[in-house]
Amino acid sequence: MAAVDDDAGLAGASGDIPAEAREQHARLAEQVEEHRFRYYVNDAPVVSDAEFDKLLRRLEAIEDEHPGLRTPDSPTQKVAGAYATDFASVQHRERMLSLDNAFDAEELTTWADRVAAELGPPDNAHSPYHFLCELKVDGLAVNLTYEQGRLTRAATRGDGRTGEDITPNVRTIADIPDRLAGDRVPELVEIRGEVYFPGDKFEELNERLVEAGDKPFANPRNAAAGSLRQKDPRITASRPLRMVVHGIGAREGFDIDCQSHAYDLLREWGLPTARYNKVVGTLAEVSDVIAYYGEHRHDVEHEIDGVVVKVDEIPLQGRLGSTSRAPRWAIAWKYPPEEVNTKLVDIRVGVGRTGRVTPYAVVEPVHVAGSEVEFATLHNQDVVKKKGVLIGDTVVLRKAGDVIPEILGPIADLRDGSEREFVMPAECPDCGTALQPMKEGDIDLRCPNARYCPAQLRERIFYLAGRKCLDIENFGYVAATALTQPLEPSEPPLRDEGDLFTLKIEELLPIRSYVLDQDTGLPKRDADSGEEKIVTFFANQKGEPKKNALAMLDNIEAAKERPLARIITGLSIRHVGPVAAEALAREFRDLDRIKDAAEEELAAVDGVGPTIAASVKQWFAEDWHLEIIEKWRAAGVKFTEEGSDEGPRPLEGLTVVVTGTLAGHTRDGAKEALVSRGAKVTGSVSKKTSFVVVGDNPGSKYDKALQVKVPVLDEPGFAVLLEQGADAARAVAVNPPEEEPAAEPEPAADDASADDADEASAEDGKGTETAAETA
Ligand SMILES: NC(=O)c1ccc[n+]([C@@H]2O[C@H](COP(=O)([O-])OP(=O)(O)OC[C@H]3O[C@@H](n4cnc5c(N)ncnc54)[C@H](O)[C@@H]3O)[C@@H](O)[C@H]2O)c1
Ligand SMILES: [Zn+2]
Repeated sequence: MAAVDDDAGLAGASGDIPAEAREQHARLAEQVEEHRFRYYVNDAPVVSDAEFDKLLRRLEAIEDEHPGLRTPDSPTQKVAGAYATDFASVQHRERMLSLDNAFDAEELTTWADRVAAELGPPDNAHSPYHFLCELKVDGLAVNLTYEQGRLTRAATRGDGRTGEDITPNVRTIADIPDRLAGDRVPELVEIRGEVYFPGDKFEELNERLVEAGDKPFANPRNAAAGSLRQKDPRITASRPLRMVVHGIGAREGFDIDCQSHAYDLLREWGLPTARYNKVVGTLAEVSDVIAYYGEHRHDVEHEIDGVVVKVDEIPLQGRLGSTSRAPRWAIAWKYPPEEVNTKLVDIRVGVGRTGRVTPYAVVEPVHVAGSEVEFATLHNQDVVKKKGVLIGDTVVLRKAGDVIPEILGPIADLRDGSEREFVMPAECPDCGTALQPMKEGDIDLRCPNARYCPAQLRERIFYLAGRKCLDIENFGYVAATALTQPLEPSEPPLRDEGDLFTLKIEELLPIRSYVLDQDTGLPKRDADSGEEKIVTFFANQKGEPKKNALAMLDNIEAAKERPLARIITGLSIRHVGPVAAEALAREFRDLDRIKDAAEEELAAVDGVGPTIAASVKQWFAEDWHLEIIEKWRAAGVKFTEEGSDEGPRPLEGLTVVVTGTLAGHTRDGAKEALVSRGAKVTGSVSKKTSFVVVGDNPGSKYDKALQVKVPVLDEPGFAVLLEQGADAARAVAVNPPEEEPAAEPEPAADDASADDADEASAEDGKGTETAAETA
């Protein structure tokens, strides 16, 4: 954050700086300039922002040690750079500055202390002040000049004094008015704001570019800059650019006391102001806002990379002043980066439990958003093509929140010709069967050998034993592998799921098997010898049963009593996830009745529908599936919902949404508790929702609940609902704290139905859900 004041002396005794430091400084400065050129002029950076920031900070560190190197033309002292480009240059009436950054609480406090040293504490009696918190929109800065209410000029930031004239391009942006509205328009005003590319339109743009043989953009920020800085404004017009204002430059003919009040005025004039700004009185409240949007970073319509904190009072902004590159009255809190650059080492395919074959990316391991990532999803071969990535590319990898890591795009400028295209294999990598689409026209390819393909069986068994289905303890991925594809004996104990409930300990003891990596399905290797690991998983060295093996068998025995919905889920019927299984179990209460039901009858069930109904019918049409059921029945598995016909249904007629983490329930457990009492559990909040149950770290559904005024229950309130019913719960429902930042996020995807609607994406993809778990 060290920056030289405009008015500070810059002479600097340079004589005693060691040549080594001088050279290192020069080298770094050159790199920084080159990256800036690629970023600001070509709109195609080759390093991630985090890497760039690191270089800049290294430069600052050298300058801290040798202040003589901190000359006015050092990259640390400038607002980006002035480059000759295809655009005419324009002078800004008032300088456009960059922002100093805070990467942790200490740096934020340092900034606030410096403000307080000048102005006193925020609540001082003489001239109290406030902090205006704004989202830091990740786009590019523009300066709009309005004279007598008409847009006369639009420019990029450039070096802060001189920018590029992009007036015709900016005129194509629908958010930006050509004329200010109302009859109180000023003689002159420079409006500063951020032009951004909406995240949800980014993929589509890159697809179009790749199809046309053009280079895709590495991320939405570069897409915004590249789309705006087009010589032909018609191209800009074809891009869905948006803008949000975040400041004022020169002005004549009106006065304002606070920046937050200025926005009210700008809104009246028809300018797109932010919906998320918040004025607070203390640094602690600033931290709350930062924490809130750290959690809700993806609930807003644009990418954000931080929160900008500003002293709200304009006269005090003036008193604090600016350095050569940034105002002292503002600071940008930066969230940890979610994008990194890494090498795409390979693209492999995995076979999921429903036979879907999905390509996934193997990347050079990188640390991002709190974890190490080695794999990223690529969905299907079309996605690989549309993203335009080649094996060997340096790629931008993104991991946002809990979302599965994905590849945004290649850095085409770094190609050296050694990269190669991915070719989708024609045969199943695990059983050699020719791959085919499920039905004509499907993009996804499947291995049709559902019964015997070892990969499919292994994945199905693993899923069946897992948390969403039979929930069998001591039965994880290694056990699933050992039981379905042992090295010895040659015949596996499980040829399909039919034998699960009749497994005997004698069958388990001789098993030797590989330990497979869950992400890749490939054998793990011993770290020292490099050899493939082989284990006898169920027997000790004397050939006696291990405790785990016996416990596993006991747990399998206990699983015969699982609720019907869990058993249905475990059958791996396409499109039937836990929610659809729950609906079927609730309606029919007996597996045989589901088997015998007509397709229309199935489709009529709330939460089922025609796709699922057809899929259920198809599943029961396979003889070997019926054999599984008969074997399970013979082993004593219960296929009926016990006593539920007569059971009281005190919550009948209620619709409940559960969001966030509850201490006393798993998400599935909470749903079961509600459903067994007759309530309907859905994934999205509307006016018709009876209650929203909110645990820790709730998502946007919480905000939605507040917005549409649905009663919100915390965990104790949830207990009241379960134990005493709806009226008692309504009495204890909590109302929103008024001071919650006024977010109005878009409604999130309906996660309850996502389970079922797209079984392929989450439950089936190799290297997708597993990458998310390990990452
Ligand atoms: N990857 C690369 O090669 C490369 C090269 C150069 C710069 N960069 C990246 O660009 C950024 C540095 O650029 P910078 O100098 O523009 O600084 P900055 O992005 O850190 O902060 C200043 C900018 O924030 C923007 N902004 C967004 N929301 C705002 C708000 N509510 N109020 C005020 N301003 C707001 C403004 O446009 C302002 O110019 C860094 O993230 C850096 O990593 C990357
Ligand atoms: Zn196969």
